[in-house]
Amino acid sequence: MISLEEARRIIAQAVPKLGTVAVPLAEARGRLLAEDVRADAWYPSGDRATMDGYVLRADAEPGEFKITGEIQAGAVPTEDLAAGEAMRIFTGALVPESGGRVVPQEMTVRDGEIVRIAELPKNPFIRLKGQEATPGTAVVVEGTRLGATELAMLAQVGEVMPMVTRLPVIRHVATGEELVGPEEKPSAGMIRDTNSTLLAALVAANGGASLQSFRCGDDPAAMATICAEPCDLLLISGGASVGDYDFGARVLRDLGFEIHFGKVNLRPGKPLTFATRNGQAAFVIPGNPVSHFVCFHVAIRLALELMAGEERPWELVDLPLAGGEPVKPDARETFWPARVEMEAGRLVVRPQRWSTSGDTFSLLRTNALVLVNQASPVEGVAKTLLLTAL
Ligand SMILES: Nc1nc2c(c(=O)[nH]1)N[C@H]1C(S)=C(S)[C@@H](COP(=O)(O)OP(=O)(O)OC[C@H]3O[C@@H](n4cnc5c(N)ncnc54)[C@H](O)[C@@H]3O)O[C@H]1N2
Ligand code: MOO
Repeated sequence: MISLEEARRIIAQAVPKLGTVAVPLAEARGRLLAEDVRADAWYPSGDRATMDGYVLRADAEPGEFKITGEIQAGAVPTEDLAAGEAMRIFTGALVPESGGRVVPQEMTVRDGEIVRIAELPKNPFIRLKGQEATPGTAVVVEGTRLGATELAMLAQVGEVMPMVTRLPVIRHVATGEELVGPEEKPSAGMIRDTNSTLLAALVAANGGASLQSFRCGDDPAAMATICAEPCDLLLISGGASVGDYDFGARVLRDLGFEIHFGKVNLRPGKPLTFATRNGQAAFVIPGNPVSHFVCFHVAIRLALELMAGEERPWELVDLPLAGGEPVKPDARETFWPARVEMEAGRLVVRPQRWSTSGDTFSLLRTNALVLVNQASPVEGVAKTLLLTAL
């Protein structure tokens, strides 16, 4: 049995990298940028007013000014300002070369073609040419996950087909004679397949890939047929343990996969198995849904991130424990379902009621996992893995 740390190290070394592809901006959300995107121009492209008001020369003193024109956003000023002159200007409009400050209209009194300004504000109310970026500046760098703000920046610099990491092709097979579809009524001894829905949602929320889902009984031949098809990541649910019908690792080995580990000092999720074969990665995930949830967040998510070229820190933060259910340490390193919430202006964590790794009910409202190990009992403060996307 290896430690989770060792398991993560092995995954990091063995996981294959995905290639890249150019996609329209509308399809790029949640993907990893595969190149530096650079400013195509000066931002702003010229000195621009940040207020509606009047533009004056930089050396203007308070007094009366003759209004000689108007500059609307989008227009290019052609006239210069002489001493004692002002132009009406609007937010976002280019300031004429001879203009040095904008006075917001609330600080002025207009009288026909004259504007009176009793006091000049300290702030010149101008965004200077290039103050945000100059041509060639890398504005979004390779490896950034594209959220709303990054996509807006790509739009601003005109990058409408960014190079991003290709989405992985993921095949998932839920195994077990006891499984029926969620739409079916299970007869005695049978249960509904919850893992397929759980995994599909976790994968979609962590990088945007979708699963090709399959289900089969405890039948190695049927399993092998599903697993033999090409994909980047193969996920097998159930059949990870030592029972007579646990065929996951055997099927992978027969298909030519190299098994890197099959037992991790982890609760829940001990029989988690990881294997690779020519640019493909595979996990056999212990069948219980809580094991699935934990294995996804501590191991499979890492593989997805690294396949896409992302190196996220392993984010365990110390959070104050605010009651919640008692946590029970175990010989295995345990990740206990928990909920992080705001309380009196600070983040606190509460372990959830959790009985067994089949207890899917403990996962409701879970947005964090608390690390419980025998070496350092959880008292006052809990080492917490924040689950950013659910
Ligand atoms: N003798 C031993 N028995 C077990 C050990 C062990 O070390 N020695 N380990 C236990 C641990 S820990 C786990 S975790 C499980 C893992 O079992 P498998 O991966 O072989 O999974 P199954 O036996 O197929 O299923 C376990 C459990 O989960 C339910 N299940 C399976 N698939 C689904 C699904 N798609 N949706 C919902 N629930 C599912 C299944 O019915 C079982 O109840 O092994 C222990 N045994
Ligand atoms: O490792 Mo198992 O997931 O504890 O029940």
